[in-house]
Amino acid sequence: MKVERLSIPEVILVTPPRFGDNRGFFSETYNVDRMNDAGIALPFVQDNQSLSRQKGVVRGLHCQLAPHAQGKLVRVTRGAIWDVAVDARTGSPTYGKWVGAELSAENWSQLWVPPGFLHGFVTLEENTEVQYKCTALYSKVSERAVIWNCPELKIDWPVSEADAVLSEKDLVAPHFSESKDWFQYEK
Ligand SMILES: Cc1cn([C@H]2C[C@H](O)[C@@H](COP(=O)(O)OP(=O)(O)O[C@H]3O[C@H](C)C(=O)[C@H](O)[C@H]3O)O2)c(=O)[nH]c1=O
Repeated sequence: MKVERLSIPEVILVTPPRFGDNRGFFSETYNVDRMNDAGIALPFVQDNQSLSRQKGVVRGLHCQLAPHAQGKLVRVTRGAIWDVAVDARTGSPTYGKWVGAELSAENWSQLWVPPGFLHGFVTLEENTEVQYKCTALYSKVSERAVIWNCPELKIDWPVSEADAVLSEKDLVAPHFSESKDWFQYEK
């Protein structure tokens, strides 16, 4: 399995092997030993799947506060997204920094977004299906959001504000500075 630590080293891009033949392909999309070896070692307790029918759908930037903070292992089984992780851990050397990666059914890559990070994506194709494993169960009361195009983060989204499709909730999310005490960095 290909493993790449991004410019924020806790965020890891992995690409499991895909074995093709005349019928199609087979892939072990999750293997606990391979993921542990890659540094993705927290246990997963919930699988999520979302379908976004349009190109330009932005979901995020979201997280859950402790003790329900979620690590997420994100992959795309149809279409493509540009996936973003933002370091929200106060005291982190990369606090307020973001990394992005294209995940698609084509490239078969998965992004590990650790607890303490905000997560969001924009779809690059219509009818994009995203599946992701979470290390903590959904806790609505613990959910927090930051506005996707926050001027404090300057995320280089590949979609214009005019073309972005968001939920009502995401349209009114606060700026990143609101997240100051949400997470603490632990060396
Ligand atoms: C996240 C979640 C949502 N829901 C229900 C709550 C709503 O009735 C409905 C849609 O939820 P929401 O609009 O928050 O879905 P997204 O905008 O895709 O949220 C996700 O977007 C970004 C990319 C994330 O990383 C998070 O996993 C998550 O916040 O599903 C559940 O029942 N369980 C869940 O775990």
